Amino acid sequence: MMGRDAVDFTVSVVLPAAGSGERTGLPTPKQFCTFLNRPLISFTIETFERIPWIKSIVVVVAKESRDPMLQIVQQFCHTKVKVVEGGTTRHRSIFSGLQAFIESSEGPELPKPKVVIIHDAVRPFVDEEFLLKITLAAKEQGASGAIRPLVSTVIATTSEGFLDHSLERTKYRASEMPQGFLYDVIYQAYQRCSEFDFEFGTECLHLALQYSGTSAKLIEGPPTLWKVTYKRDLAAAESIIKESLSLSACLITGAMAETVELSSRLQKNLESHHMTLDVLPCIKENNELLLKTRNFIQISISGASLSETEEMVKVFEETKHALLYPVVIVWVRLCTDEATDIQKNVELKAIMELSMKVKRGNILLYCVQILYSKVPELWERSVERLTEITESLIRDRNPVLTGQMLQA
Ligand SMILES: Nc1ccn([C@@H]2O[C@H](COP(=O)(O)OP(=O)(O)OP(=O)(O)O)[C@@H](O)[C@H]2O)c(=O)n1
Ligand SMILES: O=P(O)(O)OC[C@@H](O)[C@@H](O)[C@@H](O)CO
Repeated sequence: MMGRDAVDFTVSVVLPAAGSGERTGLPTPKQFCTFLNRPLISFTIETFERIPWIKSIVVVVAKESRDPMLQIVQQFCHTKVKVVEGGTTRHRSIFSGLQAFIESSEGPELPKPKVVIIHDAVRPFVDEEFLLKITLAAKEQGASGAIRPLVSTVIATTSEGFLDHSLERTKYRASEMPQGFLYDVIYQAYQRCSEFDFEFGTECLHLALQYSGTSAKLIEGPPTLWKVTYKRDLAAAESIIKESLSLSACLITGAMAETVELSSRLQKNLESHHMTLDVLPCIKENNELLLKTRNFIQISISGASLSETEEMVKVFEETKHALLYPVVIVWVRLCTDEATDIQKNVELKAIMELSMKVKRGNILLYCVQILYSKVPELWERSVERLTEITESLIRDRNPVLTGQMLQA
C-alpha cells in the first residue's frame, strides 16, 4: 500500500459534533461524555491530530457548546483544531465546517485543502492506514467512503406496518465514516443541494453523486469504525480504550535479591497473560523508556521511601505524559518481616498524601503489600494474587483505589 509520502497535497478534516445525542438518553451530548477524565470528542480529535499529513481539523459544535469545546481544546493541547458553530441537522453542520476554509469578511480562514475528510466526532476508532486509503481514493476519484457489511437484513414495510419485501443483504453495505472528498466536489455539492437534503439527508456520498456527478469509491473498513449512538456504545468505547492502555507496562525491579526475585515471578505471570513488559532495575536515565508506556510497576522493600516514585512523577509532569491518558503506578511493597504498626501508618500516610497530590496530574498511584512466605505454596498464591490485583488496577484505572494499601 502507498505510504504517507504519497500525501503530497493538503488534507484537512471536518468533525461534525453539533448533535444532541438524544438516542443515548443522557443529558450531556454523547461527544462530550467523559471517561478517563476526557470527553469522547477529545479521543477522536487526538486520532487525527497525531497524523502528520493532516493539516487542520474543523470541529463543528452547537452554539451553546462552543465555549466548552474551546476549553477542551486548551486543556488537552489540541493544536490543529478550529471550532465553528453547526446547524440544526448534520448536513448543515458539515456545510458550516466546510465554509471554515472559505475566505470570509472576518478575514482569512484556514487554507483550503485539496482533500477534506468528513468524520463523525463520535467515531473515535479510526486508524491512519485506513484514513490514508480513504484520502488517496478521494484524491483519485473525487470521493470515497467507508463501508461495512450489513449485520441485519434490510426490509421495506407497507404503510400498515407489514413486510413489503426484504433486500438481498449481499447487494447492500452500511455506509460508515470516514469519507473523503476533493474539497471542490463536496463544497459544490452542498452549494447545490436542496433544503430537503439539508433537512432530511444523512449521506454525503449521495450529495457528491447527485450534485457534483462524482461517484464515490467505496472501501470496506475495519469493524472499529462504528458510531457511538446509544448509551451502551459509550461503555463499549471506554472498555476498548482501557483495554488498549493495559497491554504493556514497565517493571522496575529494584536492586535487592528479594525484589528482583519477586519481579521475575510477577513478570512471568503478567507475560503469560499477554502483557508486554520492559524491565528496569531503576528509572534513572531511562526517560525515553518511561515514555513508552503508561503503566508502571515498582517493586520495593517495605520501609523504602517513595523518592524513586516521586522522581518518576517528576518526569511525567515535565513531559505531560499523563495529559491525554491516566498514568498508572503500582507501588508493590514487599514485606519480609512484620512491620510495626507505626511503620505501617507512616507508609500508609505517605502513600495516601502522594497519591492525592499526583491524582490532580492524572497519575493514579496504587499500593499493594505482599508478605514474603518461606512456604512455597503460600508464596506462590500471594504472587498470583499480586498478579491479579496489578492487572486489575492497570486495566480498570479506578481512581477510587488510589492511595490505599491493598493486600496481595
Ligand atoms: N445537527 C447535527 C446533528 C448531528 N451532528 C453530528 O453528526 C454525528 C453523527 O450524528 P448522530 O450519531 O446522529 O448524532 P446525534 O444527532 O447527536 O444523535 P441523535 O440522533 O441520537 O440525537 C455526531 O457527531 C453529531 O454530533 C452534527 O454535527 N450536527
Ligand atoms: O444517521 P445518524 O445521524 O445517526 O449518523 C450519521 C450516519 O448516517 C453517517 O455517519 C453514515 O451513515 C455515513 O453517512
